[in-house]
Order: sequence, then C-alpha cells, then structure tokens
Amino acid sequence: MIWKYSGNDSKQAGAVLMVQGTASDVGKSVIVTALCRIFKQDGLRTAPFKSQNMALNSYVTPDGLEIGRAQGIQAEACGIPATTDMNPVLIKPTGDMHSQIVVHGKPFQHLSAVSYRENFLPQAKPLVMDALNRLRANNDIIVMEGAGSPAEINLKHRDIVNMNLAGWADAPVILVADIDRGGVFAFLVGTLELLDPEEKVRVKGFIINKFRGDLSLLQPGLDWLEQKTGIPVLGVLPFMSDLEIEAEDSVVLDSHHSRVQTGRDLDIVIIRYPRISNFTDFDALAAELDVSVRYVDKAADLGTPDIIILPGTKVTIGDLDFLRNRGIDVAIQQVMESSSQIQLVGICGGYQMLGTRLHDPEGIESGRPKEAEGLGWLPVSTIFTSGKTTVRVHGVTEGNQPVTLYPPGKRVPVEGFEIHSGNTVCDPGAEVAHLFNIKRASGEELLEGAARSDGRVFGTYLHDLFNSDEWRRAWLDGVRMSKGLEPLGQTFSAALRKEAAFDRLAEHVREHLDMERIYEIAHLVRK
Ligand SMILES: NC(=O)CC[C@H](N)C(=O)O
Repeated sequence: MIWKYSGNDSKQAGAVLMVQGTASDVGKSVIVTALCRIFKQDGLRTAPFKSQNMALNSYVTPDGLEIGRAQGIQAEACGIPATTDMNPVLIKPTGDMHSQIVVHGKPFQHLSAVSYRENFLPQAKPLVMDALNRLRANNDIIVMEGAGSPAEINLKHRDIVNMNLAGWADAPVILVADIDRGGVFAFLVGTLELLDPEEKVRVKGFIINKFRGDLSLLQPGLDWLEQKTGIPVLGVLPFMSDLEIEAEDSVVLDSHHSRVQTGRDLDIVIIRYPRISNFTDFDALAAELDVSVRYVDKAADLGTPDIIILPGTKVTIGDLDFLRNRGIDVAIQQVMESSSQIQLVGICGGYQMLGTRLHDPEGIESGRPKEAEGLGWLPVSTIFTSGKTTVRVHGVTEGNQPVTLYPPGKRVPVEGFEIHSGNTVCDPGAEVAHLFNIKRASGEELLEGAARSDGRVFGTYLHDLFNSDEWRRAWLDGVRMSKGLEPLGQTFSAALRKEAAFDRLAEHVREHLDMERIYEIAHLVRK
C-alpha cells in the first residue's frame, strides 16, 4: 500500500507526527519506537526526530557521531542508519547544574543551565529546523518526540522541543499519559489547560499508556474525557512488562531493571553511580538464562557476586569519589579477597577507574582541573583531553590474553563503540595483556583493553561489547567453568532478539491503537 502526505507543504516534504507526554517517563520514546516500526512495516520511509535530548545514554552513528541512545534505537526500528539530524542537540549533564552540549554529534560547549537557556536556546531554531527539514526531504514520515511535559510554563518561551517545535513544523500532536502512576485525567486535562489556544488545537489525540486493569471500568472516564476536551482517545495500551526495548533514561533502574532475580548460576553486580552512562550495555547479560544482574549503589548490597562490573560514567573522577564516599571501593576489595574466582570488569569510565591514576588537567570532565588516584587494579593511567573519541569498532580477541577469559588460541569476534575523552595507557615499566585487536570505523587499528595476567580483572573502552554473542557466551562460560559448572555453549543473537522485540512491540501497539485515525491525523492518505 502506498501512503501519500496531503499536508500543507506536501510537495517537498514528508509527513510529521509528534508524540508529547504529560510528564517524563510516560513512555513517549517507546511509543515513538513502536510507531517507527509500524510505519516501516507499512512501507513508509520513516525516521525518528527529537530536537533536544537530555541523556547520558549515547549511541554512535555509523559515521562516528554521538546522539541520544533512543533516537539510534528508533532509527534501527525504522531499518535505517542513524544520523545526527535525528537528534541534533544532546545535553549530557555533568552535575553542578552544568552540561556538555553535543551539537550534531560533537561536543560544542560546557554550559550552565542558565547560560544554555539564555544564550544557546534563542539561536537554536534554525539548527533544529534544518535537521528536521533534511529528514522530511528524504522520508515519507517523521515521528517526532517531545521532552518532558509541554506545560512547563516557566520554560515554554524558550522551548525548542515541545509545542514551539510543533508550531514551527506544523505538526499534529498526540499526547501520552501514564495511567500506572495515577491521576491520568488530571494530567491530560491539566496539560491542555496550561497550553495556549493555538497549542491546544495541535493536540489531535490522546494515548493512555501502561494500563493494567479492566477496560470496562476505565471506559466511562474515557467517554468523559472525549466529551470534555473534544479530543479522541486513540487507544489504551496495556502495560508491557517484558518490553526488551532499551530504555532511554536510567530512571528505569529505579524500577524493573534493579529487580533482583535469584536462583541463577551467575550473579553479576553492576555498580550504579550517579552519572552512569550507557547502562543498557548490560541488557544482553540480563537476558542470559543463567545470569542475574543487580544494580548496586551501596556497599552493603554487594553480596558475593561472581562478576562485579564498573560501568561507563560521564564523570569518572566524580563517580569515583561517590564510590569511595560510600565505601564501595573497600567492599569490592574485600569481596575480591574472599574468593579467587570473582571477576572485576570495567567498561569505559569503569576501566579508567580500575587504573592507577586519572589526570584531568584541563577540567574536561567537570569544568575544573582534577587529579585522582585510581582503584589500582590495573597498571594503567588515564589522561583526559579535549578531543572526544566517538567511533564504532569491530575486531577479535587478542591471542595472548589470559586463558581464563576465553578458550586459548581462539579468536572470537567482538564489536561495539567508543565514546570517551580519556586516553588510557600502560604505566611505565608495567605490562598488561590486551583484550582485543580492533579496527575503528575511521580505519585505525589498535590493541584495546587491558587484563591482569590472572584474567580476574579487565577493562575495555568498548560499549555494547556484551551484544557480541559468541564473546559474551565464551566469557560467561569461562566464569562458569571456574566455578566448576558446565559451560552452556549456547546463546541467543542479540541483534535478532532486538528485531523480534521491535516487531512484538509494534504488534502490541497496532492491536490497541486506532492506526487508521493516526494515519488521518498525520495527513497520510492511501493512494
Ligand atoms: N562513556 C564513558 O564511560 C566515558 C568515560 C569518561 N567520562 C571519558 O569521557 O573518557
């Protein structure tokens, strides 16, 4: 079936449809992901767009630029390579009311919240509109996503991501509310109440998300809502507990991700510091049937895991202070001494922490020059410089690494991406075994990562590493064998699992939303 955009500027452009929410975490990005997959399934060239994203969870585009993770994943749901046009402005909070502002995939400036609002935002309209218009020129529909709530009356006049943007793009808006947290009618009616009349008329439908219960009990409320507002409810989406779609924001770690699974053979602890980056790196581990993953931010909760992982962090020295203030460094030391089987792993910022020293003479990470001693598990040091490496990589395991990590002599393929300002080198006179022989998408080849000779401690810059199926299983099986357990030998394909999750999500959303009406709202007509 062929759909055609019949809107005002239909000659040169694709359709636009915008999803906004009554609050953060109501499920906007998952609904955008679902719509992206549905439109793609229906044969439309589809792209996601979020003008400005605030997140520490990043995605590296095939051309080596950084955008918000959610837009990268949504591009995958659309079946297209991600570009920075899909998220031209990324705000990465570094703490102290400051953020690194990433524009079209490259660090632009470190700005305070006030200076971002007063100096950056007034100039940002052409930047975001050019990006959107490029996407429209090459696609049949752009699924746009708002941020937070469009009714933050104190912020509205400088808005570039909610109703102002909808106005510039003449985009119809669907407003999503989360019924699970309660107050759904007040959220919807209250949001409309706080919009200006010309903003209000942009709202063409509601979606009630995360519903658990009996629809017949909700129906009178929905009828009332439609009557009161004159805006249709496009559907009620039942709560989906096993989404298996990467979450956008680490607030989800407060809920389902931190739930403790028990009775699994391998217990993995991920240290959760305040500026954890790319926490979705560990989703594939959590999906292994013999693994439980726990996020821990207190020394007392460490227990005696089989593997401790220090994940990536936006601010390595700051989060290292956090870890020390909470005694987590000492607790890790004690756990490591309690058994010779436990492994300690660092990813990116976590790898940097495992070393002996961290130098930030220019204040790249937090705006102030800093120096710190590392945890001292690996004889490597890190220096932060203004150049930021953002690149996809692929490679194989190095031949000479400690045999405890993999079957000796076997080269196992790995892939992932790097996002860091720090550069890590071996300390003078020391020796480490490298983990991987990698090739960056930029062409450079290098030996990456470092392992202690007994293989119990290792660190790498590679995010997304655990989605390398054969490597993930070989490593976990090595840990199993060190515990006297049989290797499983079998695993799943993380890539196929992701595809299946997109399709399952799309099916769920199709079943419960009035898609015909949504096509109409987007001015898409069958030809
Ligand atoms: N992604 C990360 O963990 C980044 C680590 C560190 N903040 C750096 O920029 O080098």
